[in-house]
Amino acid sequence: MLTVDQVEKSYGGAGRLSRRGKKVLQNISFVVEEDEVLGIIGESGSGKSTLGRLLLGIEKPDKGTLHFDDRDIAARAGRRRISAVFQDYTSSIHPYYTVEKALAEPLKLYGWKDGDIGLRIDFLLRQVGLDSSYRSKYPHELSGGEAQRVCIARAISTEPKCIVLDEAVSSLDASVQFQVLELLKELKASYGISYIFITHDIQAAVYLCDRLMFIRSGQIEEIVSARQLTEVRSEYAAAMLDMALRLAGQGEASSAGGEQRKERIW
Ligand SMILES: Nc1ncnc2c1ncn2[C@@H]1O[C@H](COP(=O)(O)OP(=O)(O)OP(=O)(O)O)[C@@H](O)[C@H]1O
Repeated sequence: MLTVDQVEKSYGGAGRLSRRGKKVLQNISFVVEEDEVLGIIGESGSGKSTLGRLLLGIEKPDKGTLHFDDRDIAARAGRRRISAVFQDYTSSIHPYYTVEKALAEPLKLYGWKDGDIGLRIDFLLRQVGLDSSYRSKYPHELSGGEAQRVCIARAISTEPKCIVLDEAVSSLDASVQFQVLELLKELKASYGISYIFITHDIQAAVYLCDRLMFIRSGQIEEIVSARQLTEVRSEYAAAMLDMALRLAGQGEASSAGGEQRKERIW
């Protein structure tokens, strides 16, 4: 279980042009249960990725605490079972690494023996719908969807209990997005992983998430069940949902994939 309690984060610096003391997150408290998917939704600049970095232990909060299974995420032990998939799949994989090397790296770090790594890589590739011929490919030889599948394979390689997905499907075209969302659902069903799904895309969030957390200017506006969106109370969340509905309506005319997703979501 993930517990975030009264977290604050500011960025500041000494330079004349720096954003001195800019408070990016404040009063952030929430809990994510085992096996739950929480969507984090908000406008650009609202603090979503900053919160993602704090959840991954890449940065530390100025105030407050983040715990995973009662261990402080600021300590290495606390973040051992949390992994990440980012938007920019092209730069997430080292350009000179083959898929095999990219997948072997975390396994070695987590103590897998050389003799077992090959089989594990084949298994992981199968889990994300790729065959072992992908082992020898370099990132530039992969489509966006394939590259993101490799990133997901890497994220699950160390058997995390939680994955932070930061705009992980946003750069993919609609049909590939849908396939990756399906894959994430399947993996969650198989492994019981919880996800923190950071996104602008409310449709994708509703499709994948159990609850949605709307953040605005670094503060939580509202947390709502994805099955009870008609019950949102804050104007901000209602406006974002309304906008997503309109966009879905526009997409309906031009995209069969969008239609399929819209029907299933709303
Ligand atoms: N390292 C940093 N130094 C200074 N300011 C930062 C830093 N990282 C983020 N910020 C600022 O914090 C605010 C929140 O940024 P963040 O990237 O968390 O937002 P976001 O909601 O993820 O936005 P987007 O959806 O556009 O990615 C922004 O105003 C951003 O400029």
